[in-house]
This record gives sequence, structure tokens and C-alpha cells, in this order.
Amino acid sequence: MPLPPPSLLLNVIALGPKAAAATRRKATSLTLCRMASTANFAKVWGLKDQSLIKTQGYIDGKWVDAKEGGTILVTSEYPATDEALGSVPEMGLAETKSAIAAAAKAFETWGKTTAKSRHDILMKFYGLMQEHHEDLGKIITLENGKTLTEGKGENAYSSSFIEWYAEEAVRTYGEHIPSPFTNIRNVVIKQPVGVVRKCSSIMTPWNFPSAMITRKLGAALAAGCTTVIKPPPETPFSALALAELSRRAGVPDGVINIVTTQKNVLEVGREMCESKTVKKVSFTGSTAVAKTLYEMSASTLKKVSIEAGGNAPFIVFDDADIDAAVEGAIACKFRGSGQTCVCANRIYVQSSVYADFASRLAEKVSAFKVGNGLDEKTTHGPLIHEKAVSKVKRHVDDAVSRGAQVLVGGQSLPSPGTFYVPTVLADVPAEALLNTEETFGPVAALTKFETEEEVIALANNTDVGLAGYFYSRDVGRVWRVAEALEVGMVGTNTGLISHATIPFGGVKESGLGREGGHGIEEYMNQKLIAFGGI
Ligand SMILES: NC(=O)c1ccc[n+]([C@@H]2O[C@H](COP(=O)([O-])OP(=O)(O)OC[C@H]3O[C@@H](n4cnc5c(N)ncnc54)[C@H](O)[C@@H]3O)[C@@H](O)[C@H]2O)c1
Ligand SMILES: O=CCCC(=O)O
Repeated sequence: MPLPPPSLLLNVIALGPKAAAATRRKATSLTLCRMASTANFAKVWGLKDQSLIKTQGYIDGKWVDAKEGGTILVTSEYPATDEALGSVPEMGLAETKSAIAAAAKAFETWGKTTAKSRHDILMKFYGLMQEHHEDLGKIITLENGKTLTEGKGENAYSSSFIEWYAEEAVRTYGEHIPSPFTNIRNVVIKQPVGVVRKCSSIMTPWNFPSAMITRKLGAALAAGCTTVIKPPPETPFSALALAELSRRAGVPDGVINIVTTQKNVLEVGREMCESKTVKKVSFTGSTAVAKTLYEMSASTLKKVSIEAGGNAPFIVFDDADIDAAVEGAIACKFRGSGQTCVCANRIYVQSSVYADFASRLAEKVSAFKVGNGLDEKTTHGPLIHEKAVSKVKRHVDDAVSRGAQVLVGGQSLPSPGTFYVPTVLADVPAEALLNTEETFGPVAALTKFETEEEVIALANNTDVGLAGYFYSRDVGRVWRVAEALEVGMVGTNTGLISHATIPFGGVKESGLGREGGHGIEEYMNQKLIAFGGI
């Protein structure tokens, strides 16, 4: 089948009038928003419960400003319009130390609570996240830019981690191990990481402002750990709203602490990794930052969990259901406008179905409606910031300079600089940046292959290994390829794999440990008690 007609090649979808008008208002609103109080901020964005918006850090159960330089603020912006949303304090080493001290003190009581009482508090927290679904979804959309459907979808996903770990809290069973000696009995119990005056630290990215926190926080709280959270500067408000709801749910003072920072991230990160009081570091973000934090955590040999970058292959074999493969590719590649760690990054299609798959995918992508995520008609929102758009541009330009063809999209939109048109590229060479680096944007890069052996070698030819996907109806091939892909998670005949119940995580340079599923284990130590003298 021939490739799509030229009419589809440059399908620019205009921003809605709302976004354009908002951009013109930018200068005025920047000034206004800087002056806005918490109440004004919530009014501007129309939340039902405006007290969910907090503009201070959260330490030892109190909303606090930065100790020093308290007026220097991190400003978060709505990516669809570039409008300032509000500010949070630029905290640093002093606040991080205070937060760690508060968490360590709170551990003395929280670490001794019963699993049932932690379950009950977490279920209350979960209930509050459900009750405030609309507001929490909207906060996510405003901070991150994803559509409101996706924002609310994230809140559902995020709250499911709190529910899941509430249920896990009461099932942290130990075991009895038969001894080779007649007078010894071996019993293993599980305890939260650290025994006295200890806590865990959590650092997360902007692409899931809420769910990347709860996937860690739920496990930590259920295990009996206390926490210091450093949210990303782009999306601090979801984290602060979660802290507010946790307080309402009865999570005691000091159990959750939030340090907001942008400029001081290096010193805050170092303290969270090097402090002897912190017994566990859990990070989600890029592989480059993960390596730095891992190295710093080595100084105290901490338990470390890392969920880092991916470069997911998505393979379509010639025996696949092509309609299903196209749907799967769209869900997998364009979720969050391509900004998820498990998004397909490289799409390999077997030669006999290549043209057919390419033309069907291009047709569907050309129908996307890009714009302000608050507009119901919008199917895909902006990228997080202009830097992200520059990376996508660089990758597309590189592929085109190496001979790739633009089937749809292939350019950014001028204003406010955060939009990249969903793009499909054909004949992307193996050595193009789109295939060798994580693009983190709305670009489907198609590459043709001939044999199963060849595509497995291509798919595994990367230092990272988070997720991988393939479509085939041959059961033998399904087993062979699933076993051969060097990734932590495989989707066969599906483009969506994420859920609270599954072990989420990668191999190679994509990370260490698993979240969701039995992820509570990452926040617990096993302790052997050998009973002698029997
Ligand atoms: N594997 C996963 O589950 C998963 C999930 C989401 C995102 N990611 C990855 O995250 C990346 C995108 O997110 P990003 O751009 O925000 O990543 P990033 O690594 O730049 O930042 C992640 C977080 O780390 C903080 N940070 C940066 N330098 C730090 C330091 N020295 N000390 C302490 N904290 C520091 C940032 O402020 C942010 O809060 C992608 O590579 C994506 O694949 C992975
Ligand atoms: O971006 C990474 C997380 C995505 C997910 O949990 O599905």
C-alpha cells in the first residue's frame, strides 16, 4: 500500500482561540498572579475547594516559607498559555534538614502504629482523593498541560496507589524457615526501613505530578516509614494538595514533609541522599540525574529505588491485527503527548505491513486536536516547556536530515512555544537520535524491519530497558519475543500496561527496584530472629 498523500504531510492543527487570547494576556496575568494570594489563585482557576492550593512548603505539619530568602519564589506556569499559576518558596539546605528531622521524629510513633491503623488512614486519604477528583485532576492539568481527561485519569491512577498500598499494609507477612538444627527456630519479620529516628526521601518528575508521588508515598506510609518529598519545580501544587488531603485524612505531623525548590536542587538532593538519618532514597526521573543520586547515596549505603528513563520499542509483526496495533501505538506513543517513560519511542514495523500500518497511523494522528487541555475538544495538550519542544525539534530535524519522511506534523507551533504538532515519521534510520535517545514528545518514528531476529537485536540495542511492546498473533512468537526483550515490562497486543497492581520498573539503566505490585517490600527490611535454647 502506498504511503499517505501529501495532504496529510503537514497537518497543522491550530490552537484554540482561548489559548491564543490567554497568550496575549500573558504579561498582565504574570504580574497579577505574582500578587495573587492563595484564594485569588484558586478563584482564577476555578477550583471547588480552593484550600487545596497551598503556596508554602509543608514541614512537621505546618505550612512554611523558606527560612532564608523567603521572598524568592519558584513560579509554576500553565504550559498551554504560559500564564503564571502561582509560586512556592525556594527552600534549601536548612529546610531540608528541618524536614528530615521532623520526619525522623515522627517515625518514632508512626513506625510503631499497627498496620490496620495505617490501612485505615490510607483508605481515608484515598477517599478524599476520590472526593476531590475534579479539583485534583484540574490542578494536574494546569501544572502539566495534559488534557483534563488525562488529568482526571491521573488522579484516578494516583489514588489507586494509595488504595493498593492500604491493602498491602495489612499483608506484610513474615515467614518461618525450618532450621537444620533441632534446637533453633528461624522466624523472619518485616520492619520499615530504619529502626530509630529514620525516614525516606522521595524525588519525582513533572510528567505525572501526582501519581509518581503516590506510587512511592503509598508504599512508604503503608510500610510505616515517614517521608521528605521534593516535587519538581514545574509541578509543586499537586504534591502540596496531596499533603493537605493527607493531613485531613489523619496522617500525623511530620510523617509527610514537602520541600519545594528549583535553584537549590543540588544541595537539597545531596542532603536527601547523604544524610545518615535518611535510610531510603526513591527517585523517578532521568537516567542522568538517577546516576548522580545513586552515587551520592553510596556514601551511606542506602536502600535506593530508581525509576529512570526508557526508550521503548514497539514492534508490529506481519501476523499482527493491524487495526489493534494502530490503536495500541496511538495509546502508547501519544499518552501525555509522548511524555511518559513507557511511551513507545521506536516503532518497528515488518516490511510487508509497513506501508499499511504507516498510512493508518498517519490518518489517525492527523485527526488529533491539539490545544488547551481545559478545552473539551482538545485531544492532546502541549509539552511541559519550550526546552522539551527544542529537544523534539532537534530529534525530528536530525531524522529528516538522515532521510526520514514526514507523514504528519513535523513542526512546532509559534505561540506560546510549548506545542509540537503530533508527528509521524517514516523510514527513520536506526542511528537517528529518535531511535538512540528518549525523545519524550509526540513523535512516532517508524522503521522497517525484515526478520524477528533482526528486530530483537534492534530493540535491545540500547543502554536502557523500561518497557517494550509488540503485536503478534502467533503464540510461539509471543513467548519468544517477550522473553527476549531486555526490558522490565512487556506489553503484548496492548499499548497500555500501567496499573497499581503490577511490578513497575526497568532493567539496565532504566532503574532499580519495582513500584506498585509488591513495591511495599522496597520500604521494608527483613529481620531474622533465630530462637535458640529450645
Ligand atoms: N521509570 C519511571 O517510572 C519514570 C517515570 C516518569 C518519568 N521518568 C523519566 O523522567 C524523565 C523526565 O523527567 P524530568 O525531566 O523531570 O527528569 P529529571 O531527572 O530532570 O528530574 C526529576 C526530578 O529530579 C529533580 N532533580 C534534578 N536534579 C537533581 C539533583 N541533583 N538532586 C535532586 N533532585 C534532582 C528534579 O527537580 C525533578 O524533581 C524522563 O527521562 C522519564 O523517562 C521515569
Ligand atoms: O512516566 C512514567 C510513568 C508512567 C506510568 O506509570 O504509566
